[in-house]
Amino acid sequence: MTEPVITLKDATVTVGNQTEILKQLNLEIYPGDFITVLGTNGAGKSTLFNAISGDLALSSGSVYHQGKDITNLPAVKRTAFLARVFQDPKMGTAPRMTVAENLLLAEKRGSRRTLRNRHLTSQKLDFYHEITEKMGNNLENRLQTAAGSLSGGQRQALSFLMAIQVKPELLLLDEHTAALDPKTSAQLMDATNHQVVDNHLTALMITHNLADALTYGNRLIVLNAGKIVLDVKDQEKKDLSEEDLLEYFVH
Ligand SMILES: Nc1ncnc2c1ncn2[C@@H]1O[C@H](COP(=O)(O)OP(=O)(O)OP(=O)(O)O)[C@@H](O)[C@H]1O
Repeated sequence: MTEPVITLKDATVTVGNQTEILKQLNLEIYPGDFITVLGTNGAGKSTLFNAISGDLALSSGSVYHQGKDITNLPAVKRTAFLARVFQDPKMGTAPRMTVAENLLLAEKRGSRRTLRNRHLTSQKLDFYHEITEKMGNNLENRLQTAAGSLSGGQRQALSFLMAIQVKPELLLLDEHTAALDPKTSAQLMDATNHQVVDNHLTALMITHNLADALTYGNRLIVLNAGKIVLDVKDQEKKDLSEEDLLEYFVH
């Protein structure tokens, strides 16, 4: 049987005076899963991502990577196999470096980020042109522009490309289109979907957009009060409507 990329077993995160913000959560993420993650504000979606990335320690329970216990593995070591894109376009890119330099920097995910001994050859620039063009928002014509001068949509597209430059075993998309205007958001969502499908990526995507959660991915989970209250895939997911989903949004 295929081994899950990541397994959470009875994962519990407790903060402050014993408030459980993730409650004995069980989740198996299989290779090729594209899981959309829904839930009300405060349901625990970002906490779930932080538990997977190692940014928040579990109070009890375990995290496994390819069957190996990584519960105590620090976040920095987990970047060897996972990448994350955040909501804020300012995160994930170096603002004073050009788009091409940022892409060059991303070529060695998991190791020290430095440009020493790495050079922008014409082959690399051609390759960057090719990959940025696929994002469909003119990023390919801004390779020599400082990342800080890009539009929000272009900067998120760059963050996304940097996250997948070295194919991660798991990609965490943390509302990565939420800070963009509706048209730009839809455009980036479409490009994201193509990239995930074409590159056979395994991904989790937090969204508050019910239509996106239903349209994209093969699997959908809903979190409520630190627990998964719905986990559906394939045909069962396709059969869901927005009205069905709203029933799981209980405060
Ligand atoms: N480090 C922390 N310390 C204390 N409380 C926290 C911490 N991280 C999260 N929380 C609380 O845990 C709950 C879950 O937060 P989380 O950010 O995971 O929710 P979310 O589903 O991502 O919400 P949103 O949709 O608003 O981003 C919230 O009540 C939040 O205030």
